[in-house]
Amino acid sequence: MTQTNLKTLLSDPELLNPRAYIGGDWADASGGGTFEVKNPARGDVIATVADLGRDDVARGIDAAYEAQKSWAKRTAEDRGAVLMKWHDLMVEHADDLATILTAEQGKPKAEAKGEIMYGAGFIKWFAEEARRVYGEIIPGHAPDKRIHVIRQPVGVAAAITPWNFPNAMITRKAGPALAAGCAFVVRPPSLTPLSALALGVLADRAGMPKGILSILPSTDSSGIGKEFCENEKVRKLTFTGSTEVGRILLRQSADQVMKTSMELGGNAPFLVFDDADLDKAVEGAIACKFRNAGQTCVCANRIYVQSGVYDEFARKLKDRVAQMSVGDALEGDVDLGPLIDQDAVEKVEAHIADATAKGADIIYGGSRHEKGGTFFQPTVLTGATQDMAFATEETFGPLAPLFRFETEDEGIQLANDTIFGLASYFYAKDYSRITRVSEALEYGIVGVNTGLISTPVAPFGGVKQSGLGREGSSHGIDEYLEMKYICLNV
Ligand SMILES: NC(=O)C1=CN([C@@H]2O[C@H](COP(=O)(O)OP(=O)(O)OC[C@H]3O[C@@H](n4cnc5c(N)ncnc54)[C@H](OP(=O)(O)O)[C@@H]3O)[C@@H](O)[C@H]2O)C=CC1
Ligand SMILES: O=C(O)[C@H](O)CS(=O)(=O)O
Repeated sequence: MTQTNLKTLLSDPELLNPRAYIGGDWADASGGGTFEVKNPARGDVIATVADLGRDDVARGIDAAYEAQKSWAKRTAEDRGAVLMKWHDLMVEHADDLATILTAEQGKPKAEAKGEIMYGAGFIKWFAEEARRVYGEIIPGHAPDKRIHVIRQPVGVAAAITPWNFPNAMITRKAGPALAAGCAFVVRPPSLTPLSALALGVLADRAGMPKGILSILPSTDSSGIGKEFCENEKVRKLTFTGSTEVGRILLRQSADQVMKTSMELGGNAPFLVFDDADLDKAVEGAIACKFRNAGQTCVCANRIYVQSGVYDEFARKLKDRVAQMSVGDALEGDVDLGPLIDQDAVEKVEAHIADATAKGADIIYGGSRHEKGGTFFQPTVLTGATQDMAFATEETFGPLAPLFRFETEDEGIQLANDTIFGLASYFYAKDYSRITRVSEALEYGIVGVNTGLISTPVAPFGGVKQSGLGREGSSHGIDEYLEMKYICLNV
């Protein structure tokens, strides 16, 4: 097994920090616990990180509660200036941050660098949005009444994030929370905590006031989740991850009637109509399906192709997938890195076995990659049908099942046949069709003639069981604000 000496790969080795960031201080777990972080491409241990208990996390929440009021009293411009400094440091250290991200998560370096810039984009966007938290003056309901409406920070915001975007899923929450005047505590995923801790190093250097930010690694995901939901000093919970865990957190946070944001699972349809530009549709499918080896909640999970272009699209897609390289992104440029763990590999295998047992054909890939470990071949299936597992379950891997449909109405009906509603995509040229289909798809996000929709400037989020609330855009800061109506008797 190749050993990853991560510090030697960094220009600034201080960014690899295994200690917890509690209330602005670097600390070990009070119980002395630690856990190992592995490189999914090689299976070797790249760091041993502080494993916090609920008592340590409670200290971070206490520090946040104490520091938040003075942070909120600072001007929006002042808070924005600290965030912009943090952004600038992320950009300055983007290569190192990308190396750390690839080492712990496995994605190709180009994608990791893209995530770092995407993540920094949220900090910049909300540094600017801080000064646009406007209020209202409403004409009074009586001659002696004046109505003022102001928007104030919720208080302490707690975040739980997933392993597939270890940088951007934190900044997508920390940016608006801190810009609004909240304090922010986050438990990063136990598989990929290093990117989060590196953000803590840079926050320190940016002059983030003590207590305002805590990064709290722990393998006790359930216990820390309960602390976030039960601690009365926490007034906001924001979560990105599976719908299954989102349901647990919603139940737990209900006791405190906590303000929540939920970015949950998806099952994205990708429709190709007979008037589509097939070459562009193939490129869109490649970008959408195989980004992060298919491990994103906005990846195409079901590809529906209208009958008249089905065979040509399948051939083109197969030929394009055959050009994709698979490998260890720390050793060179690759198109696909490893899956995060063996469970992920087994889920892809189960979906392929289920589909072929029900009549699907493998036209490319279909098996673990010869590199072993958690590497998997990019895979294309034809003959997919709605009774197959991936029609209702998210594969979260490099598997592209092609379904056939006849009419526009049938395509829309099949695309909407899911409890999820996060992202959807379609390729067509006819303007009327584009309008009809965009309006008919029951999703929070619709990509038209594009397979990539992620940007800080747009409202990202799902409907149905894909979540609650929006992240990014001017709407994203609303999740961290409370509206107050002041009735003045004059
Ligand atoms: N809508 C969106 O934007 C996104 C959705 N997802 C969805 O998440 C799934 C894949 O990501 P994955 O990380 O496996 O999702 P999980 O929901 O399993 O984990 C997400 C985070 O929640 C933590 N967690 C797990 N169980 C609990 C619990 N009982 N209480 C509190 N926290 C808990 C995990 O901790 P630990 O580290 O210990 O596992 C991790 O940090 C897919 O379904 C994908 O669609 C993923 C990313 C973005
Ligand atoms: O921002 C994105 O591209 C998605 O949020 C990625 S994921 O973490 O939601 O899957």
